[in-house]
Amino acid sequence: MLRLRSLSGWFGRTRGLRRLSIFTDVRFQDLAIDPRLLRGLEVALGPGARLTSVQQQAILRQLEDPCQKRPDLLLQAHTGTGKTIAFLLPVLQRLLALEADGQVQAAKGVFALVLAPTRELVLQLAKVASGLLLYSGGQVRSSFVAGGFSMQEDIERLKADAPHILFATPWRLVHHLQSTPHFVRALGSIEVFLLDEADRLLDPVFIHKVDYIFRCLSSRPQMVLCSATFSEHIRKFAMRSLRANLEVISTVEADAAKAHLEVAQPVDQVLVRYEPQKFLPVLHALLVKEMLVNKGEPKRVLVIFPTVRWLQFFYVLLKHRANMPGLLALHRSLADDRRRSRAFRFSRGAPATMGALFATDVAARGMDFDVHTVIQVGPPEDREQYVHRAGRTGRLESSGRSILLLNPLEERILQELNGLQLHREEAVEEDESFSSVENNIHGWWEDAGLSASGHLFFASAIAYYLNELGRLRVKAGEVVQTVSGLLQSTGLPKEFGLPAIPRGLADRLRQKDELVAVRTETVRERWDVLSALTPHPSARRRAAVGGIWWFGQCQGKPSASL
Ligand SMILES: Nc1ncnc2c1ncn2[C@@H]1O[C@H](COP(=O)(O)OP(=O)(O)OP(=O)(O)O)[C@@H](O)[C@H]1O
Repeated sequence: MLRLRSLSGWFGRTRGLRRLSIFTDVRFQDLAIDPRLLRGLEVALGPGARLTSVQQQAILRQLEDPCQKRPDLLLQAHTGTGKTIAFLLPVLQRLLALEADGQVQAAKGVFALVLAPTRELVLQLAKVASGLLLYSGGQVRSSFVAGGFSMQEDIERLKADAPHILFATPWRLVHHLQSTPHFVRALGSIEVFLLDEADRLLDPVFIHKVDYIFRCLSSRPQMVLCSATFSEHIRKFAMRSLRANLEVISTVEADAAKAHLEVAQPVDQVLVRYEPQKFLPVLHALLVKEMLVNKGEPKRVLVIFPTVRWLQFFYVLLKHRANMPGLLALHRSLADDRRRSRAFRFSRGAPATMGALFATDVAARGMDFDVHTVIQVGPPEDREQYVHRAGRTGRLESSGRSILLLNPLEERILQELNGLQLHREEAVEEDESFSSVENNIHGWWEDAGLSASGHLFFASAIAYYLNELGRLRVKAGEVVQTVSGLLQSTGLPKEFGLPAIPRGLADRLRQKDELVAVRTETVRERWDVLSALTPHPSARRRAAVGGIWWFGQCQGKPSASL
């Protein structure tokens, strides 16, 4: 009873899904847009394409505005509703207008700078821009700098492209600003500074880099902040830091303070609970079911894992031992070219085949995937992360499913995520084909490579839960029990015991104030797992953004720049 009461708050009261059209009646050809840009739009979106509501509000507003000093802009709309074109088109239109007046010259440097948090997103944005500029005759150009290419490759690309609009990840751009001669000068003429996934770029992981870049600009540009989510904290920070005449364009209803309403409307959001010992059968059953929904028509699935090691272990088991077809992995440890090609294989426009992409959060934001179902393994870090992960499906009014997969340990975290309400809970039956999977993967622990991968998964999952101890409010012993269950879901016999955990991790467990020793037998050695009774406050993303010099006044360039 207690359990039911605590869970009931997770399910939205809405019965059925609201389906409101995101499209307006306005067509791109009705706008005063450069014909070259219109042709690019026609190729990208098809002839006679209508604007989505965020595009109508953002594009019309900016096309109408004749003044040179444009106000800062905060743009918020649901995932998959066309924000990219909403913020790119006005910039490209301005550039083409300047070009028509003979004012755009390569020597003047970059006119617009667009930052995005991941290299995949930077490449995706750069591709959209070059598609729209297809008929500009090379007069207005775009380029990018991002990880995955050498610094020298970046420099050569920039020399060849001489871009007016530059897409970049903050880390790589700062690297160039600090080490590539004349790079700061190339950014001297920036008039528009755009942050895609702005709330992510303003969180503690990126804000120092963004701040550094901002201080390298010689004059204050127009700032455009764009995202599907702006937490109250980030919104207040942006309001304080942007110009007083800031314009806010938001198509997210005021009552959508609840995360499930911030996800695109056609997404069916469900919760699946599992016991750790059933993790693999449940994951397998979900994959089989979700890849074959709609009368056997093949569909694509995105599975988001909490850690790379977790992902890799189950990926190798299912793909290479169980020979499950169509699986691909995408994470930061992949070789650069593979990382690029895998993101592309699941993107919109790529040939449709059945399959599942096992990814970490590198795929959670901004990526324009063509997937029907998103499975989130474990709880999101916050409501915003939930919205972005779920938003990889249900794009542009297409239907989709978002499944949150939780074990009992993780359920407690959800209670912290106020307003995260899902449509319903679903039970998952083991798929009958799992017995053959079980046969195929049996004995994986005797394979040296897989055994090493299993060890790494075990340690990484413990470390992951350990970081969340404050939110979980459990003893470290329960963490070890849960992770052992996950491992045993692969058929690992109990008599084999558990892998040893690395010394550093064991030390972290021991560092807790009150310790209880739990003795466990392992394959290779005996080891002690120490469970802590003291909650560990997880402060990572809650760290205050304040105290950063930012966006206010420009007080010269940082000394580290050239
Ligand atoms: N007016 C339109 N008509 C048809 N298709 C469109 C239109 N605008 C955008 N699209 C397509 O919709 C898809 C989603 O657009 P986009 O990636 O810009 O969404 P988004 O709002 O930025 O999502 P996210 O918040 O996840 O980043 C893309 O494939 C894009 O080409």
